[in-house]
Amino acid sequence: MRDAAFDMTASPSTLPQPNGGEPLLDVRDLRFSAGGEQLLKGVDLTIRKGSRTLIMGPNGAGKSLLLRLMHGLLQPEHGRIFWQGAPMGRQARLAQAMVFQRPVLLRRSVLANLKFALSVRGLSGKARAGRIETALATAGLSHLARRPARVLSGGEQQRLSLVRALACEPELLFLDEPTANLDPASTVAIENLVLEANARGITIVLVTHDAGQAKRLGEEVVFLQDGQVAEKGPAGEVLTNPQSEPVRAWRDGRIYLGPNTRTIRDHASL
Ligand SMILES: Nc1ncnc2c1ncn2[C@@H]1O[C@H](COP(=O)(O)OP(=O)(O)OP(=O)(O)O)[C@@H](O)[C@H]1O
Repeated sequence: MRDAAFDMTASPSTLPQPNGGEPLLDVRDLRFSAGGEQLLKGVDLTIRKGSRTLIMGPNGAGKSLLLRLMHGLLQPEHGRIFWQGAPMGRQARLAQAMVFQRPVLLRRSVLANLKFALSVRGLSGKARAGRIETALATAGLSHLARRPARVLSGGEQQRLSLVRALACEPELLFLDEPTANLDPASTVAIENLVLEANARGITIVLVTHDAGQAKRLGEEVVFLQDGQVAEKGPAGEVLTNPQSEPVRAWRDGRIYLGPNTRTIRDHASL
């Protein structure tokens, strides 16, 4: 591993701070099994305050699972998650928000979706109205405020999901393949909203398969392979000069089938 911040022997409070940022979320030896299969096999990582971390890796590597565990939607079988050095609790979860690949919207209007999310967080009256107005304007959805959310286009629904999450003013935003089903224009719109949110200090953890997106948005990259971290470090290094075989194979467009298996291109060149 490249990064001394991932030293497992250190406790969160004594961890070195990569690039000077404070650790916001620390994951230590996280494991998760289901149906007798170990799906996460001891993941360690540190998310720094204000950073943008991209989680990458092939289908079934455990990316979404890791996100759901970090957001407290699932309980780990083993391992710890620390929020600002203390075990994760309710307050930490309230300081986080998540956007899923398929927008999860209520069968109500755009406006009602925003109202509901903010009411759950205890906001009402002027404060709520102000945030809703900002969210609608930011997403370019002011003219659609009274439309049922579920009849919006895919791109509009995802923009609504994102500004709804941002209206809650989270410290950390998880995004699970937020642009997987979107066209280039909608993808750019989402990426710009993510970058603007990050510029305002919101920490970003985003799962993607898109190499271009990783280059556009990535600051740190964590590459998962078969429930383990194959490699992690600054995006510029991991994406262009990977040290591990799974990431090298991904960069070169080869199919990595495991440590003891020749790749398809290896076979072709024999
Ligand atoms: N709650 C769960 N219970 C049982 N198995 C699960 C659960 N969540 C995920 N899995 C399994 O864990 C493995 C990893 O799933 P996950 O969704 O994290 O993969 P992924 O890396 O996000 O893949 P993709 O890129 O295809 O979305 C899969 O085999 C999946 O079926």
